[in-house]
Amino acid sequence: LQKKRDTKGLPLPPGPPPLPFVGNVIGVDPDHPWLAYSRWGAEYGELVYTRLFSQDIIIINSERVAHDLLDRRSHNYSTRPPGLMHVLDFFGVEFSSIFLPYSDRWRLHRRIFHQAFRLEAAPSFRPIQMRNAHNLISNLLEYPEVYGTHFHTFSTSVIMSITYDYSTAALDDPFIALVERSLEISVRELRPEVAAVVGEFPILEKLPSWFPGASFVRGAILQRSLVPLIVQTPFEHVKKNMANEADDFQAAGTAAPSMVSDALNRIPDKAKDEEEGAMLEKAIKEASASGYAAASETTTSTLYVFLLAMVLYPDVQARAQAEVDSVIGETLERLPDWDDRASMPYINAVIQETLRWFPVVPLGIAHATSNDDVYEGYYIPKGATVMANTWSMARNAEKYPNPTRFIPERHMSKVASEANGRDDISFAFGFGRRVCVGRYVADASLFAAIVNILAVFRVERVPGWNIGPDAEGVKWSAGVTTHPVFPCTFIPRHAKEKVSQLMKAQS
Ligand code: HEM
Repeated sequence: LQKKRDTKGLPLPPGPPPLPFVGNVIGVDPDHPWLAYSRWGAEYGELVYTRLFSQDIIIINSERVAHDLLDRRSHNYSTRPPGLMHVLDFFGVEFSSIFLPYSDRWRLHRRIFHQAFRLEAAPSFRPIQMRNAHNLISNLLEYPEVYGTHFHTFSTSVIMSITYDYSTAALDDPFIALVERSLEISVRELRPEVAAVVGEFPILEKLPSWFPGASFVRGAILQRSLVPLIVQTPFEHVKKNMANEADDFQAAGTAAPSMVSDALNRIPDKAKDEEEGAMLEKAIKEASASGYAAASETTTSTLYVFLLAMVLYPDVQARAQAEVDSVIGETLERLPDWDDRASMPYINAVIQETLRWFPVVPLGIAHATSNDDVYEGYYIPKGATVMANTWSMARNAEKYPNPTRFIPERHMSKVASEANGRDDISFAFGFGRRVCVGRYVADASLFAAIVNILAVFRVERVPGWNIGPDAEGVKWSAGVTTHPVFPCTFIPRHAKEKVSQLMKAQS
């Protein structure tokens, strides 16, 4: 079953010897494949070829090669694996901007995002981000043991407000619960590895949902029932608001601008009643629904990594808190605000190091080649899945000595007071034409959450939880995004009433 093809007499990039039929599936932990890919990187080099069943997979293990191929040759490396499209269809999310093939449809989605999330537009969302960071603090003060749920609520509420001007409840919002359920399925199943397996064994899709091991089918059935709700409900909410009508979520006349209302307002009047208008409206609806998938899990997971670092590195936490206190007063004269960021170089370094230490999208989102290519003497086939192994880029010991250690100081000489353009850890947000469109918004959300957590809490390890500074032995969730799962204690540094009063005063 080995594929026969014309490699023009050139070798494929080096990699582990494929086993007939199963490719290299053996030896790869399916929940954390980046670990095996990184080991292969150490053995075979910056560019590794492997095969999963009949799918060609190219793994890029260095920033140098990622820039050469994904940035400089982006015309050939900007589509997504075709096999993944099939899985998306099965799950009813073929419209997702994140996975669309490189096409006019994708360009239109990207334009809609770019208008709202570009560097110059990002500051307009700051009040939303700060308000939600305050809700996060209130929730942590009240129920610290379920901190992960509060991280989710924070990330999802921010993106829902920005996208739809949709105000969720500060705690236990039923719509957020629906979104989380849907994202959980997407994160677990929408991976190139899953696509390769389903491509090889289409029968998997035909299994009855009661069949033992048919969780893939059950996930798809549930996802197909959730998606229409998640796509339609908030979009209709915006349209009602624009028509100045009340709905279940907002009174008439209280609408604020949002990505969706701005994009709908930009549809030219002459196109509104025509086919073009309908096409634009559909693209806006689909892009906006893709936004929370892209924004929620990633931001949440990064906050988990930040928390892990603070628990394992009390000295870093103390230095970060000393910096925050030096700006807002040791006795909490006020809560932090945006203007403080320029005076907080260490906090900025902590954010950079959080994104580096454990990249939460360790293999990026898979790119794919549109045509055959040749790179440094190696043949790269058309249709190959191309994964940027950001995990191994983050562990480049030449660029980051002692890479497994959380050392914010390593960014101090380069850190700008605000993220701008390409920087030290840009690999965490991907490459080329598919690079993350939400990175400036993400950066601001991380600042708002992190600076407020540091101002209000000291976080400590739970007694008996014996994990060392490399975080070796910590459990990580599985999927396209990953985060550590661990217990932790939140100790308020100031009286609850005082924090609440300050929040009210600053709202
Ligand atoms: C810490 C938070 C975040 C991280 C680490 C992150 C990371 C990434 C990565 C690695 C990619 C894949 C890039 C590639 O294909 O090379 C991506 C794509 C994307 N991100 Fe983010 N992201 C974050 C937050 C956000 C936010 C807040 C949004 C807001 C909407 C967003 C929207 C998107 C979209 C729409 C794409 C798909 C782009 C495309 O395929 O053209 N992300 N992100």
